[in-house]
Amino acid sequence: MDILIKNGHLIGAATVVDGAADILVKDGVIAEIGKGIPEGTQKVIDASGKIVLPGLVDMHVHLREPGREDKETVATGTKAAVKGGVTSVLAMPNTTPAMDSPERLRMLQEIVRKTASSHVFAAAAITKGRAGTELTDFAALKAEGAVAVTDDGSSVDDDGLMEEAFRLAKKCGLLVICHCEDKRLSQKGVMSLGLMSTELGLRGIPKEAEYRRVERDLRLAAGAGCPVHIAHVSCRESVDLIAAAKKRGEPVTAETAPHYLIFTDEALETYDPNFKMNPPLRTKADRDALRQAVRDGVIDAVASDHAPHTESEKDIEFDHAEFGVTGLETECASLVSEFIASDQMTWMELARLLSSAPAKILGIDKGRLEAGRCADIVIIDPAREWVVTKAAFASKSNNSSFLGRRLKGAVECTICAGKIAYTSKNISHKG
Ligand SMILES: NC(=O)N[C@@H](CC(=O)O)C(=O)O
Ligand SMILES: [Zn+2]
Ligand SMILES: [Zn+2]
Repeated sequence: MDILIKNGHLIGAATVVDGAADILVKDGVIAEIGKGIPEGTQKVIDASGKIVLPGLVDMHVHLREPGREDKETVATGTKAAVKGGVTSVLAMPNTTPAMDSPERLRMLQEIVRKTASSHVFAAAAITKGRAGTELTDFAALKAEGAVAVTDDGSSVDDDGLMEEAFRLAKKCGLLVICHCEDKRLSQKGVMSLGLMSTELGLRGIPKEAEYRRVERDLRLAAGAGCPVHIAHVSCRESVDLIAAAKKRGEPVTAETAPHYLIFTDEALETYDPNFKMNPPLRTKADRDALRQAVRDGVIDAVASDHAPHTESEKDIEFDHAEFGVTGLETECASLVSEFIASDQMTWMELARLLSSAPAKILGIDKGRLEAGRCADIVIIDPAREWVVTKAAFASKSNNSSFLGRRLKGAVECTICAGKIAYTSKNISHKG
């Protein structure tokens, strides 16, 4: 079915168009971008007053399948994605079993082919079983379609093994994504170490657990000349290390998540496990440093680190709750509410952080509205407000930091590979 999106305010289009313009989608591809494209037999979507962006690319998503289908599946996770305007996700390999062999990647791709509503790119594990002792076969994983390697959920402790991983990744042309955590320092901590953890009587995780590992991984990556991407940056010291590495011209990129840009450890006052994640929420000074790093380009991308957990793992005493929060359905709206609505961010910047930058980091052909490209498009009402409720989630899990919050900026329609993957009731379709 062909689709004509009429009169939207286009952001991130290859051809510069002033004011409202149209996009014609044909056979899954963007056929034409311009003004006054005549209506024919296509389905027509009225996007007047709406923002039209390239489909969002979320480079840090836990889909949980195979193994933990009680938390999320490829089907539900990608439904959540398109509901949040995300048309491409990078699936993290900490599934059960871990994505550590070509056979397992093939199995995932088969599930994706049968059940996914969005594009799914795969990250494979650095070590077998993510156990940190034996490297996986990078060349074979790359040949099977993996776009990155990471042991996300943990860090490879062995310096020598990690050095070898960077050397091999460089040789194979694979991006290494680093979850930076020294478990000897984070130990049994449940929130950031500081005034708040003392006040609340909770075990703290020192920032050193993160930034010392950032320092090591940057050093080893530079030694191998291998591109490295630092996942979920949460503190100022990590920002400073990444800034310095970039200044030296090293191939370094970094992401943070909306929760680190919006909340601080003060959110833990109520002992709400929906603010418990790894790395933990830090202080206002860290949050402000992250905001500045996003503005300066030291942090390249924003990703959700969508980490679904069941109610029985999350809706329990803080100490025992799992680490992680969902984010696919709120990431765009949370940034719109927090930054665009207050003129601290432009739509162009949002499109870069949530779409073109992650696409570029992953080396995938996404993140731009251009004739001839796969039609991945999201239509957003910048003014519509909505309240985050459990009932409305497409995700199987409800562990969102934004529950009960009113957000501004609503995804009205998501087109993935030329098909309408999600639409709200608030946008008019004809034909
Ligand atoms: N971020 C989290 O708190 N949890 C993630 C793991 C991870 O991203 O390190 C998970 O898989 O649940
Ligand atoms: Zn992680
Ligand atoms: Zn993660």
